[in-house]
Amino acid sequence: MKKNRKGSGPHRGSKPASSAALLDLPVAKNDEVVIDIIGMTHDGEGVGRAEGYTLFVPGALPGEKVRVRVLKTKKQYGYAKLMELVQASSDRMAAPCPIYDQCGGCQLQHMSYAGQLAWKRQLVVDNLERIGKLQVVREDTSAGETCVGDGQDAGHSDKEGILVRPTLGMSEPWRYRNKSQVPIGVTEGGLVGGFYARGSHRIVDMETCLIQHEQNDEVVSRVKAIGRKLGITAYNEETGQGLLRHVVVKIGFATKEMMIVLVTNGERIPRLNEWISAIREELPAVVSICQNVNTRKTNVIFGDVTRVLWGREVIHDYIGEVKFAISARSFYQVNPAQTEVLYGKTVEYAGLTGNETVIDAYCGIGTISLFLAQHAKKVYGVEIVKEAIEDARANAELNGMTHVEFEVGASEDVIPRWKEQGIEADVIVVDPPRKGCDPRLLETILEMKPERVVYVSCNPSTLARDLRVLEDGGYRTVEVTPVDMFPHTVHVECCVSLVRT
Ligand SMILES: C[S@@+](CC[C@H](N)C(=O)[O-])C[C@H]1O[C@@H](n2cnc3c(N)ncnc32)[C@H](O)[C@@H]1O
Repeated sequence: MKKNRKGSGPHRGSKPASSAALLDLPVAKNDEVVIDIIGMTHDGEGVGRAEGYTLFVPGALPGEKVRVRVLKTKKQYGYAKLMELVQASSDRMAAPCPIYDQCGGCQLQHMSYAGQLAWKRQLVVDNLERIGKLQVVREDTSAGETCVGDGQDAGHSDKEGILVRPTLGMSEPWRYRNKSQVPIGVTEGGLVGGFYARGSHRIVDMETCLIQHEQNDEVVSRVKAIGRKLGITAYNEETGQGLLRHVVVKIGFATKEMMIVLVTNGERIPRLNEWISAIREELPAVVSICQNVNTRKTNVIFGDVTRVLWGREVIHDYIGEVKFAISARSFYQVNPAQTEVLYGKTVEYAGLTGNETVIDAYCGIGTISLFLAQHAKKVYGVEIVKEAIEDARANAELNGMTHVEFEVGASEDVIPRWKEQGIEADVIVVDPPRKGCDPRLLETILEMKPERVVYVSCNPSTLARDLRVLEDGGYRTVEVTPVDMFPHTVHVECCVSLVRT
């Protein structure tokens, strides 16, 4: 390690000793050192060591040798800025997005896609081992089966332990999002809309986002232009004045139907008919124009009142064969292509033959429930948000599925009640929020003893914690498949198969 520290030892001249010196750390603020990057945090920051002292280095990749400047030191670790790539990783690439450094929406564009997929798999393995104290099958014992191009260990093994599959990625990992939510602001040039500059609430104008569907970009751009022409004011967070807060655009990938939601700080939209005529004339794919009123001083995008200004109340989309109605406020997965991959895995792990009763806990608008219902005798879904259950019921009807029942409530309250009513499940699927499953739900699963549990997770650390509980209660984690729902970001989704032992 090369250092160019000024001064040494805890006391430097007559100046008061720095906190680093007092703590006897090997580096101090503004020191420049050359370090090896040995890992990456779940936030995508490189991790290196200076004489055993951990430094987090945003932008640095595992395997790289970098010169960094120390920005901040704490007792156990510090933060440093990447100054120079002494030796770059073979996974390093130039981020394709011109605003990547300013935006913060993506964190991994400087890493090859194959590298991202391999890192996401390793992140899952690390969590299973460290937090879940679970044994992961390490070596490939099959006859040379590998996942072409991504360097991930893909093989089968007869050994005891969990098989963690290679991350299922996209063949074209760009332009995958079906929903764009753009904050609107104002500069000297007029109305702008794009993203909040990293670490601030300053809105920077943006013409294109490489992970958005191209038509979403075009619609946002035209709506901003129409707004400028009509003299629409932009909302100002500090003063609470101005009308337009956000433009939200949704597209059904399968149907190409589009919806625009204008989120406004007040009911009245001046020159409304001109707005609608201009949108209809310039953007024929738009079948629904809605207004959502949000007059609160908050970061939350939507307010309580939504109304249709023109056209339909919903757009439609398909995931596989299942049709969904999407309203201005309804939650819908943002990457429909990978959603189909994730749900396909869920159905595979559920091992359905058509005779099973399935419970789908944390069911949202019933997307997984309806997917499973194509292969099951009966599906029960439970979700805490009332509006989501209304959507779920409407979607079941839309698809003519009469063997699916939904209930509003907390999974940890409703499922024990179902158990007392005599409902038995062959398979229980859980897809909880980031904090994982409620302990009472895990307890109920252990009491209900379904043959199989499928755990869909957006957070590998709470997943590992919950798998430990299920393992201790008589289940065996057989296989984990990470699915890349959000390429170029640090998020990783997993589908996990468990069987009763
Ligand atoms: C990760 S989402 C899964 C949604 C759905 N399965 C899907 O694929 O679209 C988690 C869902 O759990 C719901 N939720 C949060 N806490 C809950 C609880 N205690 N009981 C039931 N649902 C809950 C949230 O409202 C959210 O819809």
